[in-house]
Amino acid sequence: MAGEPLVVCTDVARTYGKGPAAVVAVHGANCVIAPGARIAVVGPSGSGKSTLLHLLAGLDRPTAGQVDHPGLARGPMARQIGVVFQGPSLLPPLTAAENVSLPLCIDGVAEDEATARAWSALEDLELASLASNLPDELSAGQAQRVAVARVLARRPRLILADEPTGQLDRDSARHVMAVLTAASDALGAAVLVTTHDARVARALRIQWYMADGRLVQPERAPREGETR
Ligand SMILES: Nc1ncnc2c1ncn2[C@@H]1O[C@H](COP(=O)(O)OP(=O)(O)OP(=O)(O)O)[C@@H](O)[C@H]1O
Repeated sequence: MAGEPLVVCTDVARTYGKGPAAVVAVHGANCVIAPGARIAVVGPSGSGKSTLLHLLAGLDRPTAGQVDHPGLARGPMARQIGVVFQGPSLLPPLTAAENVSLPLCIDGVAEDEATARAWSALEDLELASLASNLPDELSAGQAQRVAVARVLARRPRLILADEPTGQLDRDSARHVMAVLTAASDALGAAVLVTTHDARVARALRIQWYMADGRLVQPERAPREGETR
């Protein structure tokens, strides 16, 4: 298990609807996510990035082909795969800190430790001063960064982030990407980020492209000293 790919996609397709109204959002995708890999999936709106990310996360089932997670331990995938969703995902009645600590408590982490990990993740994202705010007291960009903190606090082995910089200005986007790559270093986690912004994609070593549901992975020779 250790060292095995976290995700293997084989001829994966996802079609929404049936008959003449059917939309093929992902066509025959083949890809592998190795432990510790850092991948950007770049493509325009509607190209199938979110659909692919949900399939990789096991949140959606392909209509053809197969998605396997050979490198994950048996047990709940949610503890090993952290997903940053594209839209609003914070629980409205809970503060930012409570939104980050709740999944840890559900995982069985003691309340004191869950609170400490939540604060630490919020500090990493420069959100400590907003920890007591409710989601409707946050800007869209701040809420998006709380959602990133919530995933990082859980220390997953695979982080799948759907346009995590979509609501952010350039400096905040750069900061979030730096935090994600630092977390990947610290946790040894693989990171896959979808984005329509080529500048955001350049923060990650591997770039895959989506166009009209087709996943393209350009070949590139590794630079000296690169292992993944
Ligand atoms: N639940 C759904 N039912 C029907 N069609 C859908 C559904 N979700 C997505 N689609 C369609 O599938 C295609 C791919 O959508 P998807 O959201 O995966 O693209 P995306 O690249 O993530 O777009 P964006 O960058 O705008 O989020 C689009 O044509 C979209 O309209």
